[in-house]
Amino acid sequence: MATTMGVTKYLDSPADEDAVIVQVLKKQGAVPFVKTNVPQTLLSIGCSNPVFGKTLNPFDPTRSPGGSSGGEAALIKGGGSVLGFGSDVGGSVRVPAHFCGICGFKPTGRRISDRGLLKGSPGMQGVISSPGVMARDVDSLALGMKALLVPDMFLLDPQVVPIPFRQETYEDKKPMRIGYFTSLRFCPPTPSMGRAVIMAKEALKKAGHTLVAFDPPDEFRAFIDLTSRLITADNGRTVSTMWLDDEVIDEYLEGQIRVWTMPHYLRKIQGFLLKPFWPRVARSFSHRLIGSVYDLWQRLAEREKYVEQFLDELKKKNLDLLLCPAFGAPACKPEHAGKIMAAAAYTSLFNLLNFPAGVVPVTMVTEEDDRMLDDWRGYGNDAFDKFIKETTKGAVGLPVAVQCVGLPWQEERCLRLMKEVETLCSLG
Ligand SMILES: CCCCCC/C=C\CCCCCCCC(=O)NCCO
Repeated sequence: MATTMGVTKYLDSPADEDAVIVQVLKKQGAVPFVKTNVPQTLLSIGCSNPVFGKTLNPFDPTRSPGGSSGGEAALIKGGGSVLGFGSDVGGSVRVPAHFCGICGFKPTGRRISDRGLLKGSPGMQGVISSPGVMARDVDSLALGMKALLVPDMFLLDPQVVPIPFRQETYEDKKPMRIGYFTSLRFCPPTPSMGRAVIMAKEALKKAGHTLVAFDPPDEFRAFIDLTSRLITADNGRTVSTMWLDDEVIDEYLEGQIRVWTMPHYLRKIQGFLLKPFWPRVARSFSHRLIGSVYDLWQRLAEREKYVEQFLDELKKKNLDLLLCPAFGAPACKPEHAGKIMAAAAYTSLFNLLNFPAGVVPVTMVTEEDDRMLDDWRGYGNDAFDKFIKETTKGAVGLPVAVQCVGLPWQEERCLRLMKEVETLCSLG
């Protein structure tokens, strides 16, 4: 069956052979039986395209299942599949898992093979994509990882780091030292999202773990100067030529593509006009585009420094695990997916850093969360905040996850924290 990414030009071109992860799983008896829906190009947190249409959230059909792997998350939540796979370069496994109330995990890039998988932005540097796993519980995620981390995969794709699954680390019972934050200044989360972290933090503390407040360094540098610039370094040319050339663009993707492909001078004008009223939005739009190879190398070098700075901050506090919000809000309406991208700062941060990260559902949006939203101003009640507020109003009953994060190559330790959170706070 062809992988289309929701564009017609790939409808009749199935791959000649299975991707490495599919080959490895089939050899162990797995039966891949369905491909699920994604947004056109994959570079979205929504899930609709003009070929297969729009996937709906299993909790509320007026809302999105998230994206890009939204079809998979909705299917798993509905009991239609036990294990699913997606790729994640900004949250595509974790965001839909959070929106649909299941578990999702993105390993360090190159722990799992991506050979044979189609990528939304092939060649993109600095914000690291990785295939990830989705399931209804953490043990199933661990089982999926264990099934992949075998000699077969290391042989089929010698580019992955050949570390088998370390079961003893996953099952370790020693108390953990865990850093936590409830909010990013760049995009403060809606009330339920911060409350979920406090809930998980208190439960972990009660269970004997040590919780330490942690402040991610230099957020604006991470999200605007690095993530945003690196993701749009080609000024949207890959998506517009490789995917959207001669295609009907999905109605929910149009606005996002317009911003990604906007010429630099228009961005500057927009930024100048918006600055007095909405400085964050202005800065997000008007950042300088990457204009040369020299410029790209400078940004990549700056990213390396940022990773080192982040690691140093963790080291100062003797931390190798983090607990934080899964996203800036619960499941959004499909029409808001391209407008609340700032809320993906919580997930994209760990693609920039290339740390393993996963989400676990711990609570649901309450009437009280919904009332508190009335006074919520986010960063400063700017356009991003208004869309987040509008889309979150009335979200009572929707699932809310927290995110657990580990150091590079420490997938098993990260999964262990996820398992502990699931055991202590599970929604059942
Ligand atoms: C508006 C400024 C926001 C800056 C902060 C967040 C920056 C970028 C987030 C980008 C998220 C893009 C969606 C990626 C979805 C994904 O992971 N796709 C997988 C492709 O393989």
